[in-house]
Amino acid sequence: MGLFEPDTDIYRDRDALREDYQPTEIIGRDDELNRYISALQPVINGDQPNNIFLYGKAGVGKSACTRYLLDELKQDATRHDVTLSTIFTNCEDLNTSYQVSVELVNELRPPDDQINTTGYPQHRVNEMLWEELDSLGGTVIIVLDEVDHLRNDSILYQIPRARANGNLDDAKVGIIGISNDFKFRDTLSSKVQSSLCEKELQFPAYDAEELRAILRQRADTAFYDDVVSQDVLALCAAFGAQDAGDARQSLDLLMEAGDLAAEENVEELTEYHVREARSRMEESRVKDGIIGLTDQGKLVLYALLMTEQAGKTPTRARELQARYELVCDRYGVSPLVPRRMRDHLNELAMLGIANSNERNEGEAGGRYYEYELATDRELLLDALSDTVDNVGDPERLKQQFQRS
Ligand SMILES: Nc1ncnc2c1ncn2[C@@H]1O[C@H](COP(=O)(O)OP(=O)(O)OP(=O)(O)O)[C@@H](O)[C@H]1O
Repeated sequence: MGLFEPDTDIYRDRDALREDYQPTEIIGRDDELNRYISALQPVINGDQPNNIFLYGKAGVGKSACTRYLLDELKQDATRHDVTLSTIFTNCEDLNTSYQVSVELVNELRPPDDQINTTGYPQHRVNEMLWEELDSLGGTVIIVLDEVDHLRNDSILYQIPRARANGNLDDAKVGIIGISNDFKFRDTLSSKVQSSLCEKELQFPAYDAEELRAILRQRADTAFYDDVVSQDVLALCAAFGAQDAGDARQSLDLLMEAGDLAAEENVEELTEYHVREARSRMEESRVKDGIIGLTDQGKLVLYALLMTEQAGKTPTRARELQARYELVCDRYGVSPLVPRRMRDHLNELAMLGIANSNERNEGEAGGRYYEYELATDRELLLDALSDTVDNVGDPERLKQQFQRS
């Protein structure tokens, strides 16, 4: 027997739990799909497509629904003799309009006719883009996923206005911009807002019932019959709804629980596997978050840990500042000014390591934020000790924490 042997006692098709698996049916998004279908309707009538801005938190089905509807639209377009092409581009690594134009030109060109990613003036790359789009002709829908990564947004009004500006004769182009940062909309110039956000669609977070239905659909494909009970799915869904209503996170939890059950060679997933998987995932999320922090971020976290240990949380940033300065002093590091220290606190909140809650004490007290840890203290301390190298000896750090 080899070191590796196929073991498929519980999984029929584990890949069905991966995020890149495209479900054949979308669950619990009827209202959103109906609004999306209306926004895409002009395509099937042969008219200029709407530009659509789609937003909602991570894992709420924005990409899955977009891919699903564009597949359906393509099939219906063929039936109605509408020429439709779609381009799906992720802007995660594209920061400028220039990079987006180059990426689109290369998407549209054959592999042996690609252009360099640098060296052209913007207007030349745009001309190439109009040429490619016009030679494709018909209706073209360009999906820009994670569009909030763009720091320079001119392409977001140049494409929608290309026909009106006489740059395109044959192609009718529409953009679908997808973002999980709604504030991004307010950072756009008013020109871009009015062209890109012609139709706006918001996707809310999933509740536990919707997550359970999504998990059931995937579990039926991923696992053999009777491996995953309704109770196990309900627990995964409850955790998912409690966290962020994110379907991806819930699917990851189910896969981790499935892997644990597979490791144990058991034939059924239990609630124990789900709870154990959750704590493993939480541990690695915290570790990854801490590894990515700067030294100052670690010192701010350390100050918050000490404040929590002293029973003084939730705390305001200005109350934390004194303890943070003491920590800096201990490690011979210059403290940041309060505003910068607060930025680090907010980063901890963004990573889910801390909670920040808005308080409003009316006219007299005004509006302010209070912070507390969102993660188990021991777990944080271990992760901090493992990763803190520049702010001192981990053992010393632990001892100091326990003394304080
Ligand atoms: N309504 C749904 N029905 C079936 N599967 C879904 C549904 N919503 C989300 N999923 C699945 O959950 C996972 C995450 O969804 P998706 O990638 O569409 O989220 P997103 O909102 O685009 O997130 P992000 O902004 O992080 O890219 C995918 O595997 C997707 O297939």
